[in-house]
Amino acid sequence: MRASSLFSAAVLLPQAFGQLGTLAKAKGLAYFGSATEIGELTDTAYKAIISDNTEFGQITPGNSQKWDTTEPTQGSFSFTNGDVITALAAKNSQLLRCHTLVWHSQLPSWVSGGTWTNATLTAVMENHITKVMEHYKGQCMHWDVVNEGFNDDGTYRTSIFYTTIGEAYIPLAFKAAAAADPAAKLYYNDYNIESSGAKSTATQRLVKSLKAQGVKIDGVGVQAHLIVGLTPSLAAQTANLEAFTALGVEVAYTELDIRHRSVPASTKQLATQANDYANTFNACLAVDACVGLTIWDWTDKYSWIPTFFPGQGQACLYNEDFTKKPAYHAVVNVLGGSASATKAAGSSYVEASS
Ligand SMILES: O[C@@H]1[C@@H](O)[C@H](O[C@@H]2CO[C@@H](O[C@@H]3CO[C@@H](O[C@@H]4CO[C@@H](O)[C@H](O)[C@H]4O)[C@H](O)[C@H]3O)[C@H](O)[C@H]2O)OC[C@H]1O
Repeated sequence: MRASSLFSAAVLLPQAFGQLGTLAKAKGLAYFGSATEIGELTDTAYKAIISDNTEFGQITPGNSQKWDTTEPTQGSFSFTNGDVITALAAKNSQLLRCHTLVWHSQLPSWVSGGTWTNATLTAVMENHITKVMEHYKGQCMHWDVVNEGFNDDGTYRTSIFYTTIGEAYIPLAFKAAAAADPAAKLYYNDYNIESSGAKSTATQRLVKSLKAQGVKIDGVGVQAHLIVGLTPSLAAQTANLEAFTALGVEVAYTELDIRHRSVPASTKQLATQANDYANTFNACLAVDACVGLTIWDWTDKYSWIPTFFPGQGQACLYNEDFTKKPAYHAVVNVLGGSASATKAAGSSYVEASS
């Protein structure tokens, strides 16, 4: 059991009672946080809530540190957008998860459509990692070094990196990352690794292989873009996290959202979603080396889901109008708070009827 979970949050932190970030820390997690992006920060009501470090003790830039933003043309780096998010974290004393260095998606065409040899693409990849990490050196608690390297069947995903460099692109990326910012924790991050299966097994193989080669890897990021009613059980999620931590790495839920496959959701579906969120939080709390959870934005107003999965949505803890869902209250409960105290302490936030 985590040492700090022996104490009640109500006893330790009465003034912040009911706030998710504060409650998560009182339960022994390093953080609870959310993705955010610069466009959203022009919404003053949104900005006030994401800036509340008792609610969100950590933030992740949803897009601003991706390759197409940071190195849109070869050798020409732009940190303008990412710096807005890192400055927000610093101003609000929030931890920062940095996302992401090597990914098949959101690549500029000069990378994805370039003509490369193993040597030239390796040099380009290493230079990208080095320059981006050096810029943010000392600011990133975690870096998602490689994102989504596997297919669901556990084979390597075809990407410009895999087809040009082969499996070696992953250890090469982690080595470059370790050299660029030795203090940052280095993560492999993927989806559909929330329970056992071919992709989770492949990820475990990767961790073992990196460790056997003496390559630094500190954590596995379990994205957890889940579906209401189809999320793995608490036991399945816990066993899966433990399979990773048994290999000597920490784990984190890095992009949690739980979407309804059709919207608007019924009262019953919202209750199922609340139960699903509770299971994932409970799984993290059950595993000592599960360090935290990040939701992939906190309000349906800015969720990526409806754009990528048309017809689906309402995946976040807060509704579009910033009222709280049953899932929010379920999370408060799991983290040892109480709904009535949440309402009293969170007076600037409006309650949804559920
Ligand atoms: O503004 C948005 C960003 O928010 C967005 O961020 C990425 C979202 O998630 C990560 O990549 C996606 C993970 O989910 C995959 O689909 C899964 C397919 O299998 C299903 O079972 C599962 O439920 C789904 O989640 C997507 O294909 C991936 O793209 C990625 O790490 C984030 O950076 O990126 C696009 C921006 O426009």
